Amino acid sequence: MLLTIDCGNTNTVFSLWDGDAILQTWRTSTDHRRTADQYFVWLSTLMQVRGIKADVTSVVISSTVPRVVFNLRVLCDRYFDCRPLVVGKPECRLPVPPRVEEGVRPGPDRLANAAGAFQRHGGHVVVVDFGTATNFDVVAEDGAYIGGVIAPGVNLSLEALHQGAAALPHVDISRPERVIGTNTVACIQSGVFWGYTGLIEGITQRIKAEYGRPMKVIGTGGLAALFAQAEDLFDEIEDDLTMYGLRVIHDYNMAMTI
Ligand SMILES: Nc1ncnc2c1ncn2[C@@H]1O[C@H](COP(=O)(O)OP(=O)(O)O)[C@@H](O)[C@H]1O
Ligand SMILES: CC(C)(COP(=O)(O)O)[C@@H](O)C(=O)NCCC(=O)O
Ligand SMILES: [K+]
Repeated sequence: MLLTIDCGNTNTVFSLWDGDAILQTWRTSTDHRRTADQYFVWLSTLMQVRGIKADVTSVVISSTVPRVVFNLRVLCDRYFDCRPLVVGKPECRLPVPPRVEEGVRPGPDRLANAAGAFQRHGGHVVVVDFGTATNFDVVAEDGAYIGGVIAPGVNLSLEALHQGAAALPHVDISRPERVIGTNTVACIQSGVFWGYTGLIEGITQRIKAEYGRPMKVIGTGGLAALFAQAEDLFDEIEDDLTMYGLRVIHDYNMAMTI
């Protein structure tokens, strides 16, 4: 069985595949101190709950946090008896290499998104990925990641307001009915929700103009669905896009070695 691991700056997500379909997805907070043994106890408990026998034979990892990769490698070696493919490392080949400035190392999550988006949509795509950061990943006609935009994430912005302004509470994001807030919480929710709505609209419009041809806009990450309530921001929402891209990269590497 294939295990795909998407480690972001906030959360680490594990998806277990059965053939072409994701069987289960589990999420834990990202913490570089978590050991291989801790991961395994957690994973095997969740597998047991679902009645899944843990026969993981290959693993592919995307990590935007370099420090966690060490313990994930130990997990693979000790408990799954395999060497993981780590996206961004030289031994992990990509179906199409990114076209960016010399020496730049795009986030592995963005490379996975590009691989997934190309397989599903065939290029000319913008992926809007809501994580710790809000990323826009531009995927060209041939499937190459060619750059994009990194904006502060929604939760990071909310947290920054709370930390930087003595009188502002921590607020959970939601879609406010009105733009003009009549209490502090409503004002903050409006600023962040409608602010990000404008950001997504504005940036995708500018990307399309600069790119110069029609593009598909795909939303992914937990908050994509929330923003889809605002306007017509996305052509599609695909929550599993990063995982799917990891699978594409895994299959490509397997095909190269036989
Ligand atoms: N459905 C959701 N509703 C509210 N907040 C969410 C949801 N999904 C994710 N978040 C929040 O968004 C932030 C980033 O999410 P995540 O996709 O896990 O980031 P990363 O991939 O960078 O680790 C986290 O603070 C998380 O709590
Ligand atoms: C922009 C990111 C921090 C987003 O990571 P995430 O929000 O998923 O944790 C990550 O893709 C990253 O570290 N990128 C490296 C720089 C680049 O992509 O150009
Ligand atoms: K992510």
